[in-house]
Amino acid sequence: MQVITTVSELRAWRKALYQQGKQVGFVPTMGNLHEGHLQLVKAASAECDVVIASIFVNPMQFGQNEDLDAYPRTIEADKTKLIAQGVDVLFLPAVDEMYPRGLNRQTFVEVPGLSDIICGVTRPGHFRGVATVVSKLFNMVVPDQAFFGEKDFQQLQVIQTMVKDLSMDVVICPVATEREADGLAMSSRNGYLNEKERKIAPFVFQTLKNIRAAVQAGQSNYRLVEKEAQQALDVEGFKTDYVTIRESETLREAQSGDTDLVVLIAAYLRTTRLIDNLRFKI
Ligand SMILES: Nc1ncnc2c1ncn2[C@@H]1O[C@H](COP(=O)(O)OP(=O)(O)OP(=O)(O)O)[C@@H](O)[C@H]1O
Ligand SMILES: CC(C)(CO)[C@@H](O)C(=O)[O-]
Ligand code: BAL
Repeated sequence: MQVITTVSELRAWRKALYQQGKQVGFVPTMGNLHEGHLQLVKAASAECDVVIASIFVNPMQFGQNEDLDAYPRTIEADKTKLIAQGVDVLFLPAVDEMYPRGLNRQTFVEVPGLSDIICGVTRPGHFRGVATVVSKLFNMVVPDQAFFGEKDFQQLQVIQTMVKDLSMDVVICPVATEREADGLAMSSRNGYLNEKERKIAPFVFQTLKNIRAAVQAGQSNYRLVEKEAQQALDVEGFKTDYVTIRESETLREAQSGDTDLVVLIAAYLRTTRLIDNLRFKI
C-alpha cells in the first residue's frame, strides 16, 4: 500500500490512473478503523479497480468543546488493516496540507436546510466542516465512486445533496451499518465507554427497533412515540440529545402519510455521544 501525504503527490498518482482508464473508489475516514470502516473498503474493492482510503481527523468538523484532541489516533494498526484488505493507497495528510491558509480563512461549503437540524442543532458548524473537507478530498482524489456509512445518516444526506447541488461527478455509495453482536452500531467513539456503559449502549438500537415496531403496528402519533422513547433512554442512564422520526429523503419531521421513514437517535453516556438510526417503510 502506497502512503501519500501531499496533495501534489496525490495528483500525480491520480493523473497516471486516467491513462489506464481505472475506476477509482474512495473511502474517507477519521481512522481508528473497525469492521464498519472495513465494510466500506470491501464495498469499494468489489465495485472499483483501485481503492484509496483517507485518514484525516478533520478539525473543522469538531466544536470547541468536543473531542478533537481525545479522538483516537491509531495509524499503525489502521495501516495493517488496510493492507490486509488490499487497499492500494492511503492518503494521510497533515492539517497544514489540508488547510494551508488556516481554518479561520478557509472557503467553506454549506448545505442549507440539512446542516442546522438534528445533529446540527447540538453540533453547529459540524456539517459545514464535513461538507468542506469532503469536497476538498473529492477535488484531490477525483474518485469515480465514494463510500459512506449509513450509520451517519444525516452526513450521508448532506453529502448526497452537496454532490447534486454542486454537480460533482462522483457516485455516492451508501453502506449498511455494521453492528456488534448485541446490536450496538460500531463506532470509534465506542472505545470511550467504560464496562458499565458498554453494557447499556445497545439500548439505543433496541429503542430504534421498539419505535419501528410501534409505528409499523399503527401508532401514528410520532411526537408521543419520540417522547416516550426519550424517557425510556433517560431511565436507562442516557442523557438523550434527540429521538426523532423523519421522512428519509428530506429529513423533515415525519407526518402521517409518509411511507419512507428513518428514526434517528443521539444520546450521551457520560461524555460519549452515541448516534444510530433505523430506516424503514410503512
Ligand atoms: N458501524 C458502521 N457501519 C458502517 N459504516 C460506518 C460505521 N461506522 C462508521 N462508518 C462510516 O465510516 C466512515 C468514516 O467514519 P468515522 O471515521 O467517523 O468512523 P466512526 O466510527 O463513525 O467514528 P465516530 O465515532 O467519529 O462517529 C463514515 O462514512 C461512517 O459513516
Ligand atoms: C466523512 C468524514 C471522513 C469527513 O471528515 C467524517 O465525517 C467521517 O469519518 O464520517
Ligand atoms: N462519523 C462522524 C464524524 C464526526 O462525528 O465528527
